Amino acid sequence: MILLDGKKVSNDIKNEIATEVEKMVSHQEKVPHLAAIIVGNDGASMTYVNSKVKACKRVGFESSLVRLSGTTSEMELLDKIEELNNNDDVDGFIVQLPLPPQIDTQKVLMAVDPDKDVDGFHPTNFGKMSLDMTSFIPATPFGILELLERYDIPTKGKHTVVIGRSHIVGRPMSILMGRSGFPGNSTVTLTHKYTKNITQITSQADIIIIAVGIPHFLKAEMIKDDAVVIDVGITRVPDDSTEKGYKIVGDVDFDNVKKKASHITPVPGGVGPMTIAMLLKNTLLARERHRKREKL
Ligand SMILES: Nc1nc(=O)c2c([nH]1)NC[C@@H]1CN(c3ccc(C(=O)N[C@@H](CCC(=O)O)C(=O)O)cc3)C=[N+]21
Repeated sequence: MILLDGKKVSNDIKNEIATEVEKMVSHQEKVPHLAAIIVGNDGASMTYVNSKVKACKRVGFESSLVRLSGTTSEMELLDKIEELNNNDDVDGFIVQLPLPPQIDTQKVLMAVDPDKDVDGFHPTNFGKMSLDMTSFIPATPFGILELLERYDIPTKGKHTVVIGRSHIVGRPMSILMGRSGFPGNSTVTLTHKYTKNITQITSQADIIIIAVGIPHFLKAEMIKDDAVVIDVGITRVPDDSTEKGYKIVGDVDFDNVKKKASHITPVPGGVGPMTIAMLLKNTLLARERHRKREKL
């Protein structure tokens, strides 16, 4: 079994990005600037946003964090987005999800300028991705492609089963794995909570990508020998024996599945760190397009 070490690969990517930033600095060019808007103070969301800010520092990006209270109105948030859209110093920004219930997420994501949408959540980017046009690819799926590529995992003609159809992970992943090129050219099955007999499907998969948020959902009995298993789950469960009082568990019954899989991502240290690295990568791409005044 080969562990797909997202932590290591994300460090490699961050080093590559840092080298690019050093070149920009030596040419006296503006460095990439990533902004993040966070509404409310959900613990997990704060952790992610803070690690994004930290990652920016690490590679030499400029970053800014816009913190809005949990009672912020949709209009106030839309105003803030408009401000970032018009701020020429900001190359890319994200609106951290989930948003509080008084805010219509779809409306908010539609308000982000597609040329600054480094999350790749705007319908324009999603549509372009689906049509093989240049676009921002959502960071988590982008990170999974990068892991498959850097570990030389064959995808052509393979059967990829995606579990979970979220707009952020499962749905885009199913599209990306079926596109032409590498990693791609896969035969894709997208499954979800109404899928009948899921084991019958997963046991035929060469590659399984699971993003359902249910700890230990994928059991060893559900996969065939030598399957590649990508675990996108990140559920926090209380654990007093840890310093933070919780531990993070994936969607895969790791201890048993690892005995059967050819490759597997750990949680933590798998897909999560890749997500952050690819957000930085998207911001670097945004800066380059911005500098050349290229529109998507
Ligand atoms: N607009 C928006 N864009 C996102 O990309 C986005 C979002 N909203 N909302 C929440 C999810 C989740 N997400 C993660 C990022 C990093 C880790 C990560 O680094 N995880 C570490 C552990 C981190 C920990 O200790 O909690 C690991 O798996 O090793 C996890 C999850 C980005 N998301």
